[in-house]
Amino acid sequence: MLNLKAQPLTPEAFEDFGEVIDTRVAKSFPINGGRTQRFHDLARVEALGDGARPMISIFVSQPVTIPLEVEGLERHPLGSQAFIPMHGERFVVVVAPPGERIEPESVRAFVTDGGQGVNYRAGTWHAIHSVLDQEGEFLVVDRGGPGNNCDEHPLKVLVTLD
Ligand SMILES: NC(=O)N[C@@H](O)C(=O)O
Ligand code: NI
Repeated sequence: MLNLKAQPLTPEAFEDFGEVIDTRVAKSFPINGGRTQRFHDLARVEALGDGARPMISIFVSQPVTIPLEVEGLERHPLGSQAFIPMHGERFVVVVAPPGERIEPESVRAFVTDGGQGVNYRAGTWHAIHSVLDQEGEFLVVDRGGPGNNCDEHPLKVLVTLD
């Protein structure tokens, strides 16, 4: 069993796994005559393989308890997957770099601050969506289309918070 204390999520710490989606640290420019600020191109949506397309879903998730017992990680080899909180919800992120095997020393745990979303790069191993505190509603952008897009890898991780 891996024991990990979740670290605060930062773009730098997450760069091997994908992007952090956060208007507070993103470049932006005015559009619509100045009525709108566009935070542009915050993450790359990947939808790979014949017949693939990006799709938008909404996840309403019940909160997890801490310490969080993770039984395994999963990956989506054919596409990215983004989770964006719709009401400032915090969530736990457990990730490992893409690859056929998961090296235990490469596994990382993060906790978001409510103002952050994540986009997992295609193939990034991750724990399933784990919202904290209360029921959460998340905008999810990932890949639709034929073929298997979810591989699972058993891995026991116990995640604590500060
Ligand atoms: N299965 C599903 O759509 N969600 C998972 O991929 C997840 O990362 O929560
Ligand atoms: Ni997933």
